[in-house]
Amino acid sequence: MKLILDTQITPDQESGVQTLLERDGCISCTITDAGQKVIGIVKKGSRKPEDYLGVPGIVQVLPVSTSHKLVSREFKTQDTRVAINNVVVGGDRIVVIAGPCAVESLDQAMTIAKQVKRYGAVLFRGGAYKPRSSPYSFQGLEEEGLKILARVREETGLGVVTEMTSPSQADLMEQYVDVVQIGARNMQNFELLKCVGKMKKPVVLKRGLAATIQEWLMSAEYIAAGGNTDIILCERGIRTFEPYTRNTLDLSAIPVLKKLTHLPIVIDPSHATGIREKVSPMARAAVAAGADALMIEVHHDPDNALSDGPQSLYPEQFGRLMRDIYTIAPVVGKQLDFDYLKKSELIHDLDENAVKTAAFIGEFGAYSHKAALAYFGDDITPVPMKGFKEIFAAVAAGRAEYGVIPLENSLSGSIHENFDLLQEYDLKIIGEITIRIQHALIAHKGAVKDNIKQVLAPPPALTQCSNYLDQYPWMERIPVAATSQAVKQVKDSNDAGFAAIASTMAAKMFDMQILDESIEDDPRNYTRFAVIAKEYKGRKKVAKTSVIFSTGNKPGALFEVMKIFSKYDVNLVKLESRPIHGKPWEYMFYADLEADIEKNELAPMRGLLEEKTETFRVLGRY
Ligand SMILES: O=C(O)C(=O)C[C@]1(C(=O)O)C=C[C@@H](O)C=C1
Repeated sequence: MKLILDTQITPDQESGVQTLLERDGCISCTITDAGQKVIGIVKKGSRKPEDYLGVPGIVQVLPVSTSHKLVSREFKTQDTRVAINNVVVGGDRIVVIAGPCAVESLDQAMTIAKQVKRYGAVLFRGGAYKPRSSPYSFQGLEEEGLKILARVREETGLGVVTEMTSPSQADLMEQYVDVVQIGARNMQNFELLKCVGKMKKPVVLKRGLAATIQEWLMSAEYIAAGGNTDIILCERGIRTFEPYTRNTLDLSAIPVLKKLTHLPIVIDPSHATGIREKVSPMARAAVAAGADALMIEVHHDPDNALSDGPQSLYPEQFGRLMRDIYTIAPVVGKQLDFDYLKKSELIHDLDENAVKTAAFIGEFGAYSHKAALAYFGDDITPVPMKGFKEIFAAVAAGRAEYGVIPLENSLSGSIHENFDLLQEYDLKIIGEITIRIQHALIAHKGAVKDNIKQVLAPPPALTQCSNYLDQYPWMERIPVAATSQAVKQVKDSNDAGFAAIASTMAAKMFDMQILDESIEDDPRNYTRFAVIAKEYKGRKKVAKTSVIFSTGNKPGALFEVMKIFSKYDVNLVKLESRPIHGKPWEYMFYADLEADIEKNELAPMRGLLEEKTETFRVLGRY
């Protein structure tokens, strides 16, 4: 059973509820879910559920029917995000944990940590206490191994994950590591589960070799019941009759768990398959199936590894896998972020009082909101704005640290207004992010397509769905600023004759009905967003430079500029022309170059560009 508290509950009423529960002999846990305070009763007292309804401060009493309570989706509807230093497991960004099976020496751990970090891993794994099938196999460096892990964290900034095999190791774990892992063989070691339930470290709970999903969730419940809800479930393969792989990776556990629990899920394809060449295909499949994180074994010298060498990837193989995941993740609405740690460090380094906000267009639930979350994760607060100009003005005035603006879409083309605003404001592009756009037709509950008179959406979204809309000629297309704003307007109208085009996330946020999903004309519908700020902060590897320039209206002027890029072998990935305000038929050109224009060897190119153009400005290096 769960009790939903009034959003206006007073502190006195709340402590009255707690005293009542204690008096009734209940065991309970309070959380915030979807903006509401909820008390989960895990052990019922003498009172019947309906008797709580008259208690001041309690607005609703709902049953939790599953045997797992605190970790169930019925108890908490929103996904849990487990924060490990600056890394969040369970958000829009895919988290990759990588490292050797066992810590063998400082040199080995440090070498691998630096390599996996370079390829985009954000947490380091390595065993110090190794539960092995044979008592004669390497058992781990124990406390020495934990000290090495702490050194790795100090030098690389990667949070460290290691297995805990006995409650007696709790103090050492608290001292040296960031995440404790409960291994498959210990999934039902209840004393160990109770112990980590009281610890102040996130826990990776591996599924037992022959455990059902229900048994696994009950083990998670043990940890949560102790007070620690920072749990990440790890599928690492189950024992079946199939000998071709070490275990059978149960990827169907992902959608099953997503329904049953709010906890994030990490997939360990290394232990599941036990064979190097099978690891990457299963890792790719795990991301496609909706995993929040991956745990991959990597070793720089697997032939001489002290444990699990045959399933460890070579660092270069790991690098290739990361590139594949980078491409797959947006298809399922997630993001692998190669700059994850740098961005988080930068934001956390900012002065405590600095604004840490990212302005975006529309209401919450807009694609721009999603892009802001995908780029910054939970490090920043997204702030909705009415229009693009307001975003630029807020960033220029320092009211928002960053702005996230769409620049172009693979189906509908460029968002010209933003190119013009880049020209107008003296701001910098500091990053970019591309997300997949999947539209839905959204209306009031009970609405039917035959009666929809008007469809509200921003012009790019209307273009992206034009074939779909052509099927319903009676629906008038009404342009608005953003998709989520369209949903809000439809909602506020209380009229079943209006519909909006927006994401399913927006439909859920506004509690509206989805009439049709995936209505974009082509599933390869991606929008590229730029992240703008007043200035660059921190140092980053620069892959792209955006520039704007004007050439004057004379024959061959643009050709002269293009020749310069060609001479220096610089690839142009975008060229857009925009009219110059107040100068009819004269144009500014916006270009994206696959190069860092500030590199020493490109200094002559920049000199030539400045000479051959009338105006030249670097908009951003990122
Ligand atoms: O309307 C939103 O949700 C936005 O974030 C804006 C916007 C855009 O203007 O391009 C962003 C992505 C989609 O292409 C459709 C709409």
